[in-house]
Amino acid sequence: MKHAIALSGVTKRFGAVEAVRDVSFALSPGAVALVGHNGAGKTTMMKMMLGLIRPTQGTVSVLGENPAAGQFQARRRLGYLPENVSFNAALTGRETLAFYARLKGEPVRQSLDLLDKVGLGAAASRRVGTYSKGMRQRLGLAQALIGQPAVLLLDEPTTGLDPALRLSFYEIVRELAAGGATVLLSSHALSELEERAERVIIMDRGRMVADGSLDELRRIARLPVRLRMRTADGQPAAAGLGPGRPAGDGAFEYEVQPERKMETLGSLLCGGCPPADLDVIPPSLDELYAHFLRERQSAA
Ligand SMILES: Nc1ncnc2c1ncn2[C@@H]1O[C@H](COP(=O)(O)OP(=O)(O)OP(=O)(O)O)[C@@H](O)[C@H]1O
Repeated sequence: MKHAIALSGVTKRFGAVEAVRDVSFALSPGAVALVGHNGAGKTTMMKMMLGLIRPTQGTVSVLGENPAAGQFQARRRLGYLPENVSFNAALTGRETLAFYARLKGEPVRQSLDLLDKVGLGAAASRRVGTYSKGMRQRLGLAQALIGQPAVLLLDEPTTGLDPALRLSFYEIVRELAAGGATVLLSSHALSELEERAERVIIMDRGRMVADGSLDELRRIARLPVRLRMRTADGQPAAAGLGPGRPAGDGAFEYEVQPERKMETLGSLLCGGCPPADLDVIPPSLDELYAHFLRERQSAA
């Protein structure tokens, strides 16, 4: 199957700045997170996928076409939510969306349904100048969804959204990905991406330092698993687990190497004094991210 997006040996320089260095990956339908510090090259990669800028070296392909070529037909099947959305403050939400639908050559009436989808139905007749930041962000998302795009590029999409809106945003992403769209979302909000992105690409100063599902990244990183336990007598337990760290509420936390997890759990649960409560906490995306960045820095 042809990949929806493919980058091969892509480098992008702006004068002396190497914003992206020799990056290669291919994306199929599903939700993929692109994470990295400020200036890691995330927006630059999206702009190359959109054909707004050309790679200095390497090739970019989107829906089988070169976005930088003059005749980029796939453009119409692409949705983009830029990092900083800005709209004409004098237009209403409805007028704004109708404007973008016409630009894209899509039926206006169908596109207006998207205002309900992002929860802006009741505010459709209000001028965008009166919208809150979260409402403008949702209007941006509705704009990106016009024409049921096969590829969606969302740059920091949840900035400015409150927790409830973030949830509904990820629900929309899940639906789109399940419907066969390829959704690439860049974000700094690692904890909210956990279990939501099927794949994570970690960038550091223009280079790709990790690429895989959360489970794959955990396997590669081999970071310890945390066992948070409470014993019946409230004492730190379990011989062979080390001293443990108080974790609040009478619980203690122990770190265990992933390959020893099952054996340790077995002896804890089947031993003479099983814990009263036990949580197994795998390394978070935050921890994996810090690990891969550290590894790259020590290799540099
Ligand atoms: N048009 C440009 N001219 C010069 N340098 C640029 C240009 N666009 C981006 N850069 C530089 O390229 C690097 C990568 O920038 P980019 O915006 O892609 O990072 P990012 O990962 O999206 O960062 P953020 O999380 O802050 O949005 C930065 O050092 C940036 O200053």
